[in-house]
Amino acid sequence: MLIKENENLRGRVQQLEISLQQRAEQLSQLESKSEQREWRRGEELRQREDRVRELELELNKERGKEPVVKYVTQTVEVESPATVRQLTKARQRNEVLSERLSSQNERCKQLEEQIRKSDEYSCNLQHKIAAYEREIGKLREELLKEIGHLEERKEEAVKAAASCSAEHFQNLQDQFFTLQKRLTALPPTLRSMKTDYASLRSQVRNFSEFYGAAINEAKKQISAAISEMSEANKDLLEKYRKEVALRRKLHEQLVELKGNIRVLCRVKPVLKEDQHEEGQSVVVTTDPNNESSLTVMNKGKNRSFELDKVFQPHATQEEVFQEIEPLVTSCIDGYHVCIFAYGQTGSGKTYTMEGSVENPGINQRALKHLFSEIEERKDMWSYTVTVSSVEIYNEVLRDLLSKDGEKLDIKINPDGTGQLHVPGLRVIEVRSFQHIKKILATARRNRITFSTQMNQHSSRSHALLCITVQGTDLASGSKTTGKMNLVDLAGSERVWKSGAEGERLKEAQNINRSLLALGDVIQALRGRHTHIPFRNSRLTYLLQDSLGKGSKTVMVVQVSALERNLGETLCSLKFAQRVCKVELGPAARKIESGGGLCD
Ligand SMILES: Nc1ncnc2c1ncn2[C@@H]1O[C@H](COP(=O)(O)OP(=O)(O)OP(=O)(O)O)[C@@H](O)[C@H]1O
Repeated sequence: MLIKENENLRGRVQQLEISLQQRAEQLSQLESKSEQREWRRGEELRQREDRVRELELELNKERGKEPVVKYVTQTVEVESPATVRQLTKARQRNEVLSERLSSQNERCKQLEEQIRKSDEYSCNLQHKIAAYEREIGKLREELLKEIGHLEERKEEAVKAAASCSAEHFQNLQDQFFTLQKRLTALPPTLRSMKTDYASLRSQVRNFSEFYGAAINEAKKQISAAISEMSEANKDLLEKYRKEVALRRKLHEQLVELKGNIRVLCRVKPVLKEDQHEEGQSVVVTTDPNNESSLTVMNKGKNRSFELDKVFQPHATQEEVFQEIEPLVTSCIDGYHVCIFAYGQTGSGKTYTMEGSVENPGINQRALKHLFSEIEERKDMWSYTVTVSSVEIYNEVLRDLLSKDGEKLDIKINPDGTGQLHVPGLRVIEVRSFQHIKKILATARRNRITFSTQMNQHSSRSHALLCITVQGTDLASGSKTTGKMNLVDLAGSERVWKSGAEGERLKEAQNINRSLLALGDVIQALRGRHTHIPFRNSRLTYLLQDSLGKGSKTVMVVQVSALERNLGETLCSLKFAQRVCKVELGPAARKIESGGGLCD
């Protein structure tokens, strides 16, 4: 710090010296200027004095010219006018000269005044120079004092630094000595550590030599045991899978024999848009090794549901259709078939039945399969396929293949067959799969149009696609009539949950009336009642010949895996389990062999 201060002071002294030098230079410049001025003034004064002298001389000369004029004057007075004129001229000239003399005198006075002023000015300058010199002298003294002062402080600082560094040096020396002492003590410890390390290393080497072989042997044994175990596991898993498949097949046969309604369950995958709301934890789990069960976690307890088939959330549209395909074939063979999707709003019913343009659902895949089967059988059978499509909303039936959306009614066919028919319903004969694609698109479009006209009701209406396949055996002439109802039901929410009032309540009650009626029909079928209440709703009435005795029915129950839908999921699964138990009796083929209809 002292050194720094010293440096600062030195800097200041240097600055002062520089400013002193500058001042001295300024002073010398001033001095030389004033000398020049003085010299110029002396010069001017000299010139003027010379001029004054010249003028005085001239004046004296003029004065010295003389009596001739006087004489001439007298002569002129006496003798001639020419002389008088000359005299007047001389007088005039005399006056001019006297004027010039007085002006020269005036000029002389002025010059004398100027000389006096310049003397004063130079005197002032000399005073100023003296004052500057005094100031410089003072500054010089101050500077010398400051320098002396600084020198003193510098010496003091140097002394202090020297004493301090001596102390520091002493400390360092002490530390050095102690370190030296400790260093001399270190080698023995290091030596002992080295010996310890060497002995440990040799122990480790011996250890791996001694026990390496044993460890290798143990490893081999363990890996052999593991591979044996995994082989055994694989065997067991394979056996288990076979067992499950066999059990399923037997179950299916039993279902076929009893005519049970098959219940499939599809768990909707958790989509990105579902993740923004609350209650997004997953409460439904499926078992990849057991395709007929799923577990629901409710209030910390797991509840299992046994169904005919459970699809994993990632199951594809094709995988779902694979389960339905045999029913489509049955329809061509002359059976009455019904496939319906059940579940709460947004659980994926429309996705499963209709699908999207790029990834179609059961409806389109079923019709594609139907036409490819018909193509394969064309040498032995000829078929006529007709379709109709209706929507039931608020217990009102509308034709989805007709633009005007006229209300329709269900009646008993007056032909005496006891069959139902809907007067005014558009029934289209389909010639190819491409044709049916257009028809499906029309139905979808009309459903959207009706929905927009009537307050977005599509998720609160039931949509039915009815396909009739009439076949004629080219050899025997016998005829079959198969029917297939593909139903996308309205959302199965409970009325109280929807919080509906007025029109909405009526609507919700009507949806529920249809679904309740469906439940009652199922209950009655399950209990083998003699009276099945098909007529309690438009839906059950229409499905009468596909849900009744001897029909093949599949229900796809759609569930959401999310916690917020737990209540609805449990309700749907309970309903599905009840449906599982319904026995429609062995399926019956509707075939007409010349004489009449036989089952
Ligand atoms: N398995 C699935 N994979 C991918 N997306 C699905 C799946 N199931 C449903 N979705 C999507 O979830 C949304 C709701 O499905 P969908 O409209 O089929 O439900 P819904 O049960 O018919 O509803 P609503 O009763 O209101 O008609 C749709 O965007 C649909 O594409």
